[in-house]
Amino acid sequence: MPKERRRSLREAAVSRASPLGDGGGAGKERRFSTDQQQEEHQSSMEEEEQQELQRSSEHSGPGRGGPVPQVTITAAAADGLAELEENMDEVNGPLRRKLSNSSISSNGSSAAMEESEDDILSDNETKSKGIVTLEHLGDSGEAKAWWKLKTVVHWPLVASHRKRLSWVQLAGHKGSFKAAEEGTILKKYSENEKRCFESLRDDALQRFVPAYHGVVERDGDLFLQMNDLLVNFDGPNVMDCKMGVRTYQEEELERAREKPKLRRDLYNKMLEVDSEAPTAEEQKQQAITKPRYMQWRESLSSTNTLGFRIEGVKKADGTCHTDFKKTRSREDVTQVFRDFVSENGNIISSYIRRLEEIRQALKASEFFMKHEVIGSSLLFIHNHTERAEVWLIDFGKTTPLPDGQTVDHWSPWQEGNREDGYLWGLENLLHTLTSLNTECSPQRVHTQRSL
Ligand SMILES: Nc1ncnc2c1ncn2[C@@H]1O[C@H](COP(=O)(O)OP(=O)(O)OP(=O)(O)O)[C@@H](O)[C@H]1O
Ligand SMILES: O=P(O)(O)O[C@@H]1[C@H](O)[C@H](O)[C@@H](OP(=O)(O)O)[C@H](OP(=O)(O)O)[C@H]1O
Repeated sequence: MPKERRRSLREAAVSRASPLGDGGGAGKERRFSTDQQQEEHQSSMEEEEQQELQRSSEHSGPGRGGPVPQVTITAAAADGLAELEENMDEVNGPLRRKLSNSSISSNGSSAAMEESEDDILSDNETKSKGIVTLEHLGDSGEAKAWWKLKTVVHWPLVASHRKRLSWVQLAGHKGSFKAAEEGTILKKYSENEKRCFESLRDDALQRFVPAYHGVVERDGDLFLQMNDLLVNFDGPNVMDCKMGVRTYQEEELERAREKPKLRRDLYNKMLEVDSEAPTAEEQKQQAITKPRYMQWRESLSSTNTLGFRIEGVKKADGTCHTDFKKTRSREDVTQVFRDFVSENGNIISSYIRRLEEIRQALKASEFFMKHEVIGSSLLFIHNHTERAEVWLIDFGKTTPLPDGQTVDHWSPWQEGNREDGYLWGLENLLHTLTSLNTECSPQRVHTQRSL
């Protein structure tokens, strides 16, 4: 990648950075003027956590109790450090994996892989932080050929469709999405996600996932084409909730155990949030493994305690927050939802109805029963007309279970059982919204009276 392009990516990343730092609570930074205030806050947090644990036991499921399998790197394994530089393929992880999986150009060479090799940016530059500009690939003005590899629909690009699309990407890696024909988007190809979309075609869940239009190739890269869920919304408010008590696959844990890879970028991300978090050993290594980072992220956020976590929120007023790493307690999560729906009871009721339909479909879904669902999100979208929808997205880390094995998505996870706590998280999400609805119902009465 040319230096100028790299520099402009960096500048773009800086200008897009969220206005809030990685603070505590509901995406806000908490500051204390005295140690006493901090201690008082700490003890009230501890009380809150205690209450939270009690409440969680009402909806007991995975996430609590049992020991979390660890990947520990000792000084003896410090060979890994020597591997650190070699392991830059892990630094930009999935983006590069997806490219290397897929992006074989028609002449057989791996052009995109070569591009990605040169595309080692710091983490902040690879993560999407909200409003992005989606560009059409090969947007040179000359109509190059588009072709479907699977679903044979030929849609030549017309000029009006080539315009850049201002779009919302609340999670994932920058550059994963491209604009496509009206009403659709392209996501970087992953074999796994493609298989999921194909299996979902005849499944009870199909009407809750973006319509899938097959694989397309553009300029030597492969993409999955799907409906843009924002297209029917004028001024959408969008929230991404990552579901489940676990955000890494069992397979990733095994791989990390067999061949631990140390990552300095994840160590630095950890430091940014909590300088006390790395152990003495990790401080010496200045690096940590990915499972260690992911487990730490899960325990810091509501993933372990509630079975879901908020990844990002974009509101119609243009504000966009992706700094919810420490949003953990039910109160903090509720506060983010309260603000997201502007305390509108009608919108909350619509979300609850849709989530109940999703719960029913999940329970009926053969796909769901036979897959470990990791890192998948529920995307909440509403606007001023009170239109409100929830969709299942991101199946990049959703994997089929061995023949004959099933999961209930509720039982506690123990390594080997592949449970992910998705349904338990959904129950907690519904519980959160239902309490908020009770609180916001006066507004609903008020709204109805004033109509
Ligand atoms: N079909 C869609 N319509 C509208 N927005 C979408 C759609 N799919 C994804 N998004 C947006 O893009 C973001 C990232 O999506 P997704 O999680 O699929 O990407 P990813 O690169 O696989 O993420 P990760 O690296 O976390 O697995 C979502 O938070 C959402 O804002
Ligand atoms: O949210 P954070 O704190 O920025 O951390 C990232 C997040 O957990 C992503 O889910 C993960 O990608 P995958 O889910 O695709 O593994 C990514 O791994 P990566 O750095 O290897 O891309 C992490 O860095």
